[in-house]
Amino acid sequence: MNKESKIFIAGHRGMVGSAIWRSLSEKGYTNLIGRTSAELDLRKQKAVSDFLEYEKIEVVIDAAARVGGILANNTYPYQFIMENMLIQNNLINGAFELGIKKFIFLGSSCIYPRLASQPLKEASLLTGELEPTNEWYAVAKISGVKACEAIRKQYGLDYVSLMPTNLYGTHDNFDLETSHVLPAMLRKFHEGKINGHTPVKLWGSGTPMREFLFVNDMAESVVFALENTLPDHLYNIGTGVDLSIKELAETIQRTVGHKGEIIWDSSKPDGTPRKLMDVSKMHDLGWKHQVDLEEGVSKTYQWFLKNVDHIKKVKM
Ligand SMILES: NC(=O)c1ccc[n+]([C@@H]2O[C@H](COP(=O)([O-])OP(=O)(O)OC[C@H]3O[C@@H](n4cnc5c(N)ncnc54)[C@H](OP(=O)(O)O)[C@@H]3O)[C@@H](O)[C@H]2O)c1
Ligand SMILES: C[C@@H]1O[C@H](OP(=O)(O)OP(=O)(O)OC[C@H]2O[C@@H](n3cnc4c(=O)[nH]c(N)nc43)[C@H](O)[C@@H]2O)[C@@H](O)[C@H](O)[C@@H]1O
Repeated sequence: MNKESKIFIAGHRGMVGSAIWRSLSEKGYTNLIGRTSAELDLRKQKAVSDFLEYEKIEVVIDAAARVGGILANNTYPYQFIMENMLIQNNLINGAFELGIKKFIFLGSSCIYPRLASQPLKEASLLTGELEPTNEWYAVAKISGVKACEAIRKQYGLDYVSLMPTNLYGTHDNFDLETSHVLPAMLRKFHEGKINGHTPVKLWGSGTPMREFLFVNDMAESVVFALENTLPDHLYNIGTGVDLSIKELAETIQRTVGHKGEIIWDSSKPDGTPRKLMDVSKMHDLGWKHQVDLEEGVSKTYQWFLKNVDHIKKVKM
């Protein structure tokens, strides 16, 4: 990839988009373009097409989406299906119609069936029923994967989909209603600690298994897909290692130094029992994560402490 290529990072202020931006800047890419949702609402088809054409964008990295944890997904199904379809359709079709040759689409591990055999292989797509707490978001993401696959199959363009496992890191959303589990736990244990080690209430049973990837590693996988023409259309991105939500809670409690009790709130959903990624396809091509969970949680907590007064809180 030419370092002067004009690359649009959709969602460049988000957790993933900002990590991609930092990584590409460090590697000497000089022509990165970003727009906030206030500047360019990606749900608006004409605005997106006009922007791509006017800016003469050469590559699109789609890290823009309506994103949230289990409760947000379960509470706002229409926003999760419709906003994501609008954003990705406008970007994918807008790019295709302008002849943009390279497109990197980010989906999610929840595209795979709830009870698919573990670890989840790319070939498990569309072989069974989805997890009900996030099927709306998953259907949108599946349609994005299929649109990119169709363009690749029919027109031979390098449109590729990366399916990240659960991500975390700097610039995450720490709002307790809309966030994912890892930032929620960091905040809850931190607040419990500074309030005198008060009990912390966590959701569900603690038994579901999850895999977590540090956002800088996710960004490196996008750079890898940018700099190489990958031979297939769909790749899982993760560590290939998972742990229970209870074990995650213990790890975060230790990192934060909270000494109080943990209460499990069974009125909140568990979600899918397990979604461990088979990452052998990306490993075979040469990408592998670098940051393990302990190190990533520690880095994220350090960032949280420095930014606690202005952390991101995404409202629906
Ligand atoms: N976080 C995870 O655990 C996880 C796991 C798997 C996959 N992913 C995928 O990774 C990608 C990035 O997620 P993230 O965690 O970085 O999310 P994030 O921090 O919430 O960032 C999403 C970005 O999308 C932008 N956006 C949303 N709606 C928009 C609209 N209508 N118009 C323009 N921009 C819009 C937002 O821009 P503004 O800030 O300007 O409003 C925001 O910066 C998404 O495709 C997501 O599905 C995330
Ligand atoms: C990566 C994303 O994963 C999402 O699924 P999913 O891992 O269940 O989403 P999370 O919200 O990260 O929740 C993971 C697990 O952590 C439990 N959990 C425990 N305490 C908390 C808490 O305080 N906050 C949160 N949020 N969870 C908590 C939650 O019940 C669930 O079993 C999907 O809904 C999205 O569509 C997307 O795919």
